[in-house]
Amino acid sequence: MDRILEVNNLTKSFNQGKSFALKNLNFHIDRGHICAVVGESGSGKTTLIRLIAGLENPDQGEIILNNYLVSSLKKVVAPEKRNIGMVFQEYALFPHLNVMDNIIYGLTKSKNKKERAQEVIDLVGLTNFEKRYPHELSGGQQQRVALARALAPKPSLLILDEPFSNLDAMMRHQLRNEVFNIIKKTGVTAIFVTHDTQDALAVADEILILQNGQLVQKDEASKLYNQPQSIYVASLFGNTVQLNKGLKKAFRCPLKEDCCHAIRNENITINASDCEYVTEASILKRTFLGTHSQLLLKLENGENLTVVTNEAVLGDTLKIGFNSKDVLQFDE
Ligand SMILES: Nc1ncnc2c1ncn2[C@@H]1O[C@H](COP(=O)(O)OP(=O)(O)OP(=O)(O)O)[C@@H](O)[C@H]1O
Repeated sequence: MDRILEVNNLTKSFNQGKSFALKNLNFHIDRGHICAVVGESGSGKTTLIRLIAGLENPDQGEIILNNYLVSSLKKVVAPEKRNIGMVFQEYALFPHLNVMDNIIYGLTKSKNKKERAQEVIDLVGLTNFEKRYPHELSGGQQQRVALARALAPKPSLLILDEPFSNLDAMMRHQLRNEVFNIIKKTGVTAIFVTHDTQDALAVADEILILQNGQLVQKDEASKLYNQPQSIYVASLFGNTVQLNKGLKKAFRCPLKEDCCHAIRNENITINASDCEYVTEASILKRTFLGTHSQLLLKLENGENLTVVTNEAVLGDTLKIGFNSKDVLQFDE
């Protein structure tokens, strides 16, 4: 498959090399793929996309876009010459231009600007909104204009930086699905930064995980979720309990001491009787969370454990357990 983006040995530091934002990154994205970039705050997500966009220059390494070297120590192609479309969290529309003119503005080279602008307006479902100004649109509609503007010049790569974080939960999921359906329809290759790992699991062909400026795993969503390579990766995708010595003892599970083991909260069964590993627990505290409750438990051997459950829990004691097939194992 042909590669749209190739990143080799990419390194970036700030403060005269004192703090590393990215260390020796290597990865590629195939044509037509959607890649999500996920990682805790400060892991280097923004720095990575700023380097790809050409808004920062690397200390080391190279970026190849559509088989063309755009960034290295010797060569730097200006951001506007990289043929990249950008969609930001805060839409970045011109307030004094209507929808049509906001989109035409980005079409510097095109001959049939109006026709192309109309094409992308129709594509994002904003037909008849051409004459509206940004302040006359909802947040979701503004984000669709931003997407249309980014797609209009037919970019080689689309970068989306936290595109839905300004929207409320209901709107987010609806717009997320709409936006990524449009992206898939156009076949454009996309890389997007998100804090919401559900977004990444739902729409990305592959997910790239950053930790302290290093790439720690890049895989398709289901592999990443089912076979995380570290507790850090597992924890990004949901509540995960590390099975320390005390917990292993409480559940009487014969897991090797020299490996790190963990269990996802959703694989811990409340009121368990037929699990392989079971222990009695008393409830120290219940916190009501709407659809779920959080329980702080004291296990038989005195260990504390916090679990989240949507099951009705009656009484002050219960049996909890899990099965060996659900245990995650890491070498760290
Ligand atoms: N211009 C800068 N000057 C100095 N340090 C910077 C600069 N930009 C980023 N950094 C540092 O580089 C590291 C990576 O930052 P970056 O913004 O890329 O992380 P991030 O994963 O996008 O974080 P967040 O999710 O909070 O936006 C951080 O330690 C940050 O403090």
